[in-house]
Amino acid sequence: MSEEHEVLLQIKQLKTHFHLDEGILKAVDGIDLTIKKKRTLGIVGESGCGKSVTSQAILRLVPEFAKLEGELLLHRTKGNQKGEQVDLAQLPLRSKALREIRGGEIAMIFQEPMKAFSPIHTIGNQLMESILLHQSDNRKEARHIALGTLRKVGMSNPEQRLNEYPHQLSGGMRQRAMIAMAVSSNPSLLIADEPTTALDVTVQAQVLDLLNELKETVGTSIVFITHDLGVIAEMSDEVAVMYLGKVVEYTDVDTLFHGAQHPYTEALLGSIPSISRSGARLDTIEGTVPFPMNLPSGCGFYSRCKKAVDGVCNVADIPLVEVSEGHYVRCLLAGQ
Ligand SMILES: Nc1ncnc2c1ncn2[C@@H]1O[C@H](COP(=O)(O)OP(=O)(O)OP(=O)(O)O)[C@@H](O)[C@H]1O
Repeated sequence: MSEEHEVLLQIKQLKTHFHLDEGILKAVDGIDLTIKKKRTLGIVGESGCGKSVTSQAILRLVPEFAKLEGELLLHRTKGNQKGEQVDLAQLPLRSKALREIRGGEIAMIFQEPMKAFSPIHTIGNQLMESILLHQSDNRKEARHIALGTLRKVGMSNPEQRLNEYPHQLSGGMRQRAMIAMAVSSNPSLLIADEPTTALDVTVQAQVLDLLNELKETVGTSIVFITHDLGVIAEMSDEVAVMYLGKVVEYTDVDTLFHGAQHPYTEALLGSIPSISRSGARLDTIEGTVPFPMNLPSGCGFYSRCKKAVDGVCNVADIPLVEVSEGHYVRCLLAGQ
């Protein structure tokens, strides 16, 4: 395996179940994913399928009442622990190791940048605080790194931005400031959860370009979470399609767009507007994702699947099967 395709994070049988009064809500229900160095893994699926809980589970940010199981094997790339492997799922929640990894080796950006900032401190102070925590103990050097990072993310007037408060920035600039904060520690993994959904199309394209550029120049791996297959096409090397807390199809981006085999993926692809098909009918997926609690046995997509066969698909849980090298599908009718 070449260095750039080495494994950075191996997710094995990850589960996150919320034990509620009404029953067990299986938000993430046994997923296996491999995040490779300098690659982008896209995670796609409709609202409620478990994308965000997956990303929160990686950083152990799910509420304490949630039951987390499985392995999150991180190959450490920094500091004294470089080269070692740690299971994030086993780290105590308040451990120093977990604190170092969060925001240091693994950083996160999300849809609403205001959540990442305190409204009462300047962008510069917040950026420097993060740099002082993870990278340097010299304030002058931290300021220098902060400025360099703002330049790297394409922030206009970076000197001036250091002294501004989050509410003084436009949506796009705030998103850049959050990315600057996330990448200021040179993380080996950046988790981006719908980071461009709230932005207008032009700014969205700029932010996506920026993330792709950071992947190339800094060598960061990215987990990109979105419900938008157009964004997946632009960003991903590998793609996992999630449905009801499970991965239903997992493959490289070309195979996903040209050789998808799961009826759910096919339905998602059928719902993308395309210029070449303009005028053609856009298929939407009928029905909604069932609530992930007290589900019947069998395929989770059964109730909405056009190909479903009674007595076949609704009998037992369906395994994820490798249908060709590196292409995994959770459907008994795959390929038919
Ligand atoms: N703190 C929580 N307590 C109870 N249930 C939760 C909690 N967080 C998420 N869930 C449930 O877990 C399931 C998966 O949610 P998740 O946010 O991961 O979906 P998603 O695919 O990211 O959707 P969206 O695109 O809308 O963010 C949903 O049914 C959601 O209601």
